[in-house]
Amino acid sequence: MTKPKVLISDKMDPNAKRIFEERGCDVDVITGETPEQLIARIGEYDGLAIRSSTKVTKEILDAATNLKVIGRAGIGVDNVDIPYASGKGVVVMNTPFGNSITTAEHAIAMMFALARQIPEANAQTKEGKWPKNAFMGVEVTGKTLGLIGAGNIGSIVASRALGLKMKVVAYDPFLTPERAVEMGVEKADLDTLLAKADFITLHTPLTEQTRNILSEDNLAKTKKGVRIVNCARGGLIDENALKKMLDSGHVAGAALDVFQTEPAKESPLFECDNFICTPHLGASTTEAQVNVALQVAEQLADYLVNGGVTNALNMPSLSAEEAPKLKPYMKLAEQLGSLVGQLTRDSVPRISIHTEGAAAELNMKPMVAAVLSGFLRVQSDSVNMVNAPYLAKERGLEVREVKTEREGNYHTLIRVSVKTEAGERSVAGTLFNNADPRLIELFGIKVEAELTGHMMYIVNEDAPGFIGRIGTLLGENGINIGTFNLGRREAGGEAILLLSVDSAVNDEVLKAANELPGVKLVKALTFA
Ligand SMILES: NC(=O)c1ccc[n+]([C@@H]2O[C@H](COP(=O)([O-])OP(=O)(O)OC[C@H]3O[C@@H](n4cnc5c(N)ncnc54)[C@H](O)[C@@H]3O)[C@@H](O)[C@H]2O)c1
Ligand SMILES: O=C(O)CC[C@@H](O)C(=O)O
Repeated sequence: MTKPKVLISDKMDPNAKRIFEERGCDVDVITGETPEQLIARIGEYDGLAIRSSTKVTKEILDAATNLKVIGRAGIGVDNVDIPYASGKGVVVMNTPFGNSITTAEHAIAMMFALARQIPEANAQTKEGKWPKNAFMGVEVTGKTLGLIGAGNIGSIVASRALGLKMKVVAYDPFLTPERAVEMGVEKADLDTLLAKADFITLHTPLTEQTRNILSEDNLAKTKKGVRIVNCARGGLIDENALKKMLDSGHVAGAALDVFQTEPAKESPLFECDNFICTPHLGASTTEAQVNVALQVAEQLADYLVNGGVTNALNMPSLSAEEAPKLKPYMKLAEQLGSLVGQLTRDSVPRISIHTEGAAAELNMKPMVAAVLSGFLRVQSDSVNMVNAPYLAKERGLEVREVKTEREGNYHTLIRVSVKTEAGERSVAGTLFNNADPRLIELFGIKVEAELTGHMMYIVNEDAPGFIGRIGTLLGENGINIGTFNLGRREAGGEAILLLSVDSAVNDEVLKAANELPGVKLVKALTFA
């Protein structure tokens, strides 16, 4: 087996390269390239490991013809065009916890730097001014910290602030009252937070809802003398409005690690004395960089070598332990999806995936993605498990999931049903020996078949002599039959024949089969 090839395109702790190599990948570390250079090179790689400098744009993804996975050593993935990557079937992963403590500590450091004007005092002292009377700070003890965003980093900041004897008021629409109690913070709406906080710290991603969350209007609602810290994302604060508020003295100080445009080589904020900044250093500690480098390399290698999916933003997670157990189920799911896709001519507004028995105890998301991938691959070769759920959504296909933990006739079963103009049609399959996928029902008819390679699906009237006639036709055309699988509704009624053949069946043979007496429908099928 050829080794997966990975490119590390941003400065990353050397442990990442070591882990990739130990886990069986070939690695190149090539940093600081222009987009054009990366476009010229990216086609060779199966995996791409980045921090924030590499911008994974549409153009890069279009050139990345072998790329299967992108790993961000860090949290924010705003430098990756995730919808486009998903459309291309590329998994995008991040490392959500590796730099959280470090970033929370940076926010606390920025808060202290603001409270005691440390950078300016440092600069003037070094200039030989000994400016002892020029600075007067504030204590943080007893003050209120307004926390906007109470996720991983926000909750660490809250715990540190509580340790500093601050009160913490948190605004986060997804924060439950129970979690707020557990964190020891007061849950509030944004206006209440703005009115109460002596310090405000931001810890949300940049989304349409959070962009300019500290807008001119919201900054005007803050307490006079508030100090503001942003170690999350540029774009959360209106920088022009912040400059006005710093100039007027309404905002006593602001500390930004992140800017609307980065690298921020110039900014009107740089003119303000009560403004301090760092060049996106929130995650820059030795500990955090080792953590994220190890994590990203482990996750990417696990995906490329074993199919394990951890911390993916566009695909359900699948642990390295789950992956082997789910593998035969995903194969079965994909085959059933493909069978329905190949046999359904009408447009399908809804597809339902039903797991029963042992299958219902497993993580369903990967099986659903596999069904959709098989179903939609009939429409395009480039469909895979990553992009199938997105394509389904884009095409308005409603996807239903049902689980029945009780066993039926089989200890484990997956059923795929589609709603068509002719009504609901379904196929079902099981695993033999927990490993071998088998079709067991096709559109209401019991049939046992392995879905493999080239196959023929024939619907005919159940009458003597038919099997001989089809065998003769295929034999005369040099087509060798592998397996014969028969099913029928009732004796003398509608029957189906699923046969595997050693070579593709051409249109002429299909036409001749269609013309055999009693035949209602003939279709060639192909399975991976
Ligand atoms: N400066 C740096 O170097 C650095 C390092 C790491 C992370 N970050 C950034 O810090 C931010 C937070 O990271 P995290 O790991 O805590 O993320 P997280 O996903 O754990 O937490 C984000 C929180 O924001 C909340 N949120 C979402 N929309 C909101 C809204 N409209 N209003 C208020 N809250 C909202 C979410 O509910 C969640 O609790 C991210 O933007 C990340 O990219 C920056
Ligand atoms: O890689 C970095 O230095 C920044 C990381 C940070 O912005 C993140 O979102 O994890």
